[in-house]
Amino acid sequence: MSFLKIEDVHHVYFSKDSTTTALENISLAIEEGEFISFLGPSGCGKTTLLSIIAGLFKPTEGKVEIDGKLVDKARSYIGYMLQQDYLFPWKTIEENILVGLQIMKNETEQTKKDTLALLEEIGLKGVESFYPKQLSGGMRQRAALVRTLATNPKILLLDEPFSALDYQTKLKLEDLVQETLREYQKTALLVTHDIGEAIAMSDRIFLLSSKPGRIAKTFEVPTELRELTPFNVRQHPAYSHLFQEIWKELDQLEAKLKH
Ligand SMILES: Nc1ncnc2c1ncn2[C@@H]1O[C@H](COP(=O)(O)OP(=O)(O)OP(=O)(O)O)[C@@H](O)[C@H]1O
Repeated sequence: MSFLKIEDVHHVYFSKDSTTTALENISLAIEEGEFISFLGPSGCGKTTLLSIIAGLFKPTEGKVEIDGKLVDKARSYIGYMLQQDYLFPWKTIEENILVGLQIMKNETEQTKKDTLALLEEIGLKGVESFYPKQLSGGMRQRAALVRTLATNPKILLLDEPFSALDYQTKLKLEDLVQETLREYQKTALLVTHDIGEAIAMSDRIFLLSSKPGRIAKTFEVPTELRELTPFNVRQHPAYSHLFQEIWKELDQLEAKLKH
């Protein structure tokens, strides 16, 4: 049985004067510990799909199951990380990273110790009493990652978490996030517009077509790349080969939209 099962998901947005089919016939099976990326033209339904997997709303048709259980509302075992860090500006970093544990009424000596240890592991020791505005964008995203991992989610949904960062910070954070997720053997789904990032981080990549959003193609990232850090993946010849393959497919999907 697969860890995450998406079965015949179809989603339509209805408004007063328009109907938009955002997703059509989405069926996927993802194994525990896999790192998956979703790529596609703007508006192909990537965020809609992630929101449905997060249980933020129900699809018009179809269903999502995680670990054999139907996802019908937001659950604490689903971690969500977005482009913006959404740290509370009036709370210190320590207070921010403990918020999830408090909401779940699971703040014990041990969970607090583990969360602070994770903050140290991710290179943020010493900033516990700082406020978010005192940190750089990359540091804030690292703190947001600690907050997401603090509640020990079974699966992480990452909606363009690196896109607001400068290029160098983004590359460093990709390495750190992948190392951390591998260490804790988390299943992760990443939405990105960056082909390089998808190849560097993932085991598999799903390319979505637009209007309506469907799975157009699946790419397996070669095993030799999966053993490398995201930064080193980018130096490997197999990376350029896969980049070009995905680029061509994406280009064709975007060209179809113009006709
Ligand atoms: N709340 C909504 N009401 C109506 N239509 C919506 C709503 N949210 C999204 N849509 C439409 O559904 C389609 C998919 O949107 P979605 O945001 O999921 O795409 P996306 O691939 O994440 O886009 P982007 O890459 O630009 O962030 C688009 O055509 C969008 O206009």
